[in-house]
Amino acid sequence: MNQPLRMTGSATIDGTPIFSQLDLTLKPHSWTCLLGASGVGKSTVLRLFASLAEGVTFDGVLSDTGRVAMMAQQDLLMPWLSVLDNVMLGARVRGERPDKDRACERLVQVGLVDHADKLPAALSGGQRQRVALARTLMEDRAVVLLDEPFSALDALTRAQMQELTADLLTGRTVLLVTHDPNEAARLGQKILIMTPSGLVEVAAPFTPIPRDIHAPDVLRTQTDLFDQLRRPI
Ligand SMILES: Nc1ncnc2c1ncn2[C@@H]1O[C@H](COP(=O)(O)OP(=O)(O)OP(=O)(O)O)[C@@H](O)[C@H]1O
Repeated sequence: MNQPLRMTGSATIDGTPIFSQLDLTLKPHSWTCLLGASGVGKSTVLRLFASLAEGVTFDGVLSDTGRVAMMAQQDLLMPWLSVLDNVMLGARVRGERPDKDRACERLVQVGLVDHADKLPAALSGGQRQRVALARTLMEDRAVVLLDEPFSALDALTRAQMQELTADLLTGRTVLLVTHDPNEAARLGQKILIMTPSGLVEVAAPFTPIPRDIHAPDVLRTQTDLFDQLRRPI
């Protein structure tokens, strides 16, 4: 996937406008962060890219992303399946033979291979999100869509997950929806705020990701984002 992914157009649900005249381009092999007020349509954008926007009518041009990997705020683990079986869930759902060795490699990457046989209920919230990340990596897709994946985590675990995810998704085209200006400043190579009248770009630092939480360029971008988000629409 070396072409930029583009979404230009308008979306409605049951005739109600969700967004109009949106023009969004995702640079390949790069992280785009999308922020904006609750209800402005960020998750709808993600779902449209994932072809999972049932009930949404889209009028415009939308790049074909192929099959994408997606990770959400809730870990969406199946409580009756072991950690390992959860990582292999995608293959099972598609009726393919799961690759156990590769699933174990993914669990090694997220530091959970010793927990492979446990049920999700026996893990902490941060560990469950790491299983969700292993499942996302198992899909091995060029395009990865992340919908507030770390928002339920404590600050320290969130920072660790940001670093691990940036590391493990190097080279992918990533769209991250987040409400956290610091997260966007640490991870964004392009940072956009979605408003009812379109997208506003906020300059992202040029340094490689994941950036240090306290780096001056991160703190500057975080402040810019706060100011922009607080500006009346
Ligand atoms: N199934 C649905 N039926 C009707 N309206 C919906 C449906 N799903 C979403 N909406 C509406 O679409 C709008 C955009 O929702 P979306 O979840 O994309 O917003 P968001 O920016 O991701 O919000 P948040 O930051 O709170 O997650 C909201 O006004 C929401 O109420």
